[in-house]
Amino acid sequence: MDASNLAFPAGTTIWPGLAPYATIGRARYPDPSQATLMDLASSAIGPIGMVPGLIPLYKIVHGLVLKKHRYDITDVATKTILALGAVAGVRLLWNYVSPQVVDTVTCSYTVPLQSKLGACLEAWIGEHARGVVRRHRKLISSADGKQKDDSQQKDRYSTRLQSGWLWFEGHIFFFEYGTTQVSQETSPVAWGGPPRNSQPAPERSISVYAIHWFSAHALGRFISELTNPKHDDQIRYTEIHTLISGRNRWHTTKKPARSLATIDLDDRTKEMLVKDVETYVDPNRQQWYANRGIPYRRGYLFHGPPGTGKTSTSTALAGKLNSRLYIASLGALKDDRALKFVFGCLAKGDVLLLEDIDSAGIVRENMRDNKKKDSTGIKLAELLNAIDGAASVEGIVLIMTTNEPENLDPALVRPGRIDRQVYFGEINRFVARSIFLRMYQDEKAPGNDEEVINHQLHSLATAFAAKIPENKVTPAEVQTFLTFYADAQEAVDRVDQWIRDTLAAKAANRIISGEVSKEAEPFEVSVGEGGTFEYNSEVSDTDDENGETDEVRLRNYDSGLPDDYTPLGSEYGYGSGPETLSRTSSDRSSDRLSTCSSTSDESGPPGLGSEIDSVEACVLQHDTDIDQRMDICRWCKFYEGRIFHAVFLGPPCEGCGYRKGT
Ligand SMILES: Nc1ncnc2c1ncn2[C@@H]1O[C@H](COP(=O)(O)OP(=O)(O)OP(=O)(O)O)[C@@H](O)[C@H]1O
Repeated sequence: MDASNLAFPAGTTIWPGLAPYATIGRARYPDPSQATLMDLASSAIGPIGMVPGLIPLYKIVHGLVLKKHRYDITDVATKTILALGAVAGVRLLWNYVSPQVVDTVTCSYTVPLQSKLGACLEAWIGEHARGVVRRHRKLISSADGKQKDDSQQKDRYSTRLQSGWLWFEGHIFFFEYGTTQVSQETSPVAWGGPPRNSQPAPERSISVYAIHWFSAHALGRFISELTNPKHDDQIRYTEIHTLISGRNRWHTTKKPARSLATIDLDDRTKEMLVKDVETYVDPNRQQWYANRGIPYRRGYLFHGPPGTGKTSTSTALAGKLNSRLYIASLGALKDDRALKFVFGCLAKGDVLLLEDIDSAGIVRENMRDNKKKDSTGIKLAELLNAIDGAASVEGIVLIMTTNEPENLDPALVRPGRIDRQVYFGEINRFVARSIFLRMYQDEKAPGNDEEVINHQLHSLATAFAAKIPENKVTPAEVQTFLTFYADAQEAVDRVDQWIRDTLAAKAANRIISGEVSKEAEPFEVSVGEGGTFEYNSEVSDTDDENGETDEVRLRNYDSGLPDDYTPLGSEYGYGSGPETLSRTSSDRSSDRLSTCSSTSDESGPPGLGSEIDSVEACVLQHDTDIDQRMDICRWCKFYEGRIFHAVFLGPPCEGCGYRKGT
């Protein structure tokens, strides 16, 4: 090529990129330093430049680069486009032939996660497999029932172990979680077809692959090994996704599946619940629903006071079904988009637990007066739409919990949305006995005959249950009480007192555990004559000479205090003389605790002897303090939602070492 063939003025640098064009004709190559952008753009068209020239805006880019850098990008662009085209072609070809190649080279098993084998496989993977945790794009169903990858929509991701490797007898297998579309025959036209909003959800499955020639037998052995009865009691896990408040994100954990045996619920209710949900997830059931034109979904309302097992039962049910559990508190949802996010993450077989549906402000009034819409931003109509609207997912188990069912709008709990309502309430003696056994039956004293221990434990459980009044305390309360005592006998000894305190607290409508309520101020406990504690609804403060202590006088107290209430300290022989309750001013302003003290006689509590010269009763005001002290200190008493902690001045309390001022 001769540069003089070009119509460029002398001195113009001919860039290497222009060289191929120089032989084609000078007329198409204006001087880059003088030409307009349009001139340069049009120069891009030519036999070689034809390919990139077809790309919109290419001419402009070409002209810009030519003008600025005097470099013709046509050659590079053409080669790049040809390379990309080649890659796309190979990929297309691979997509076409890969199923055949994979089929030829590998063998595989695909197991539905809902099956028993699926559970065993998941347990194995949980224990032994290595793999990659990655963001997983959810597959959703389109209106025509076909699965599609909704890559446009954000928030359709979840994170979990997607695929990985596992070794078995020296063979490597590849596993991959996936979803397979369940073929669903539509119901006859006479039924009007499936319901308008019927959308079969993809079914979760897991596939295990092995190299055909080397590992096919090993894979077969692996699968039969999984079904070996010896793995029946293998630990199973429940994948729990909890919605992070105010965000479209899940916090995911995998916990050993909670057994339904650990749920204390009356047997009939438990049986009914398990049978109902098992019937629903039966593989043939979906077709049954479809044939009858009924949307394939099941909803449960668990209602009752806090701490009665609504959440625990949901977790155990998810474990029983080997399902993923999604937990979202409606109060944590910002708006309709968050609601869509939650429902959009679900696949067939998943359990969705919507907690505290009453707390989200979805109550009747809001339906009547939209202006009253709660700040949580979720409207009843939006929730109903998510549950069974056009975009709802079928095949999930929906559980809603509430403490106040009477506040819910009837539309939310109508049959079809809520199919079963289960009341979780305070316990009866039978349940109390079973909680007691559950808490202590694993404890084995070494060297003792197991049968004898069992017998003793059952007697203790019966004795314990006999002291629990029917339908007055919740399972959580009893369970928490029992956690304070490692020794079953001690729990039985102390339960009377605890029951009295708890009932009195309930009667006074005080918070049972946790912070002292505002109305509880000022401090009301006192040591009266004869060492008995008395309670005063009216308190008058009298500063003493130093202005340091307040006297709390005893007045008519009437708050349901049981007659046989045993005061703190009296059981240790304290407070025999006339005593005056006093509270130091500094304690009063302290946010940590309030104290009152009295001088005692010389007889100390067991183990502390006569070194004790006074006892203090303290009200602890922080949850953390309460928890710590309840765990470690045996000189605590629980009354009306407060912990009274006896402090023995002299040697510190053996249990927690507490002394006033520390
Ligand atoms: N029926 C029960 N069987 C077994 N454990 C229970 C039962 N009820 C409560 N518990 C225990 O009490 C604690 C709280 O229970 P859970 O969270 O299930 O109560 P809840 O009814 O969901 O309470 P809330 O309404 O406040 O959400 C858990 O540790 C749980 O193990």
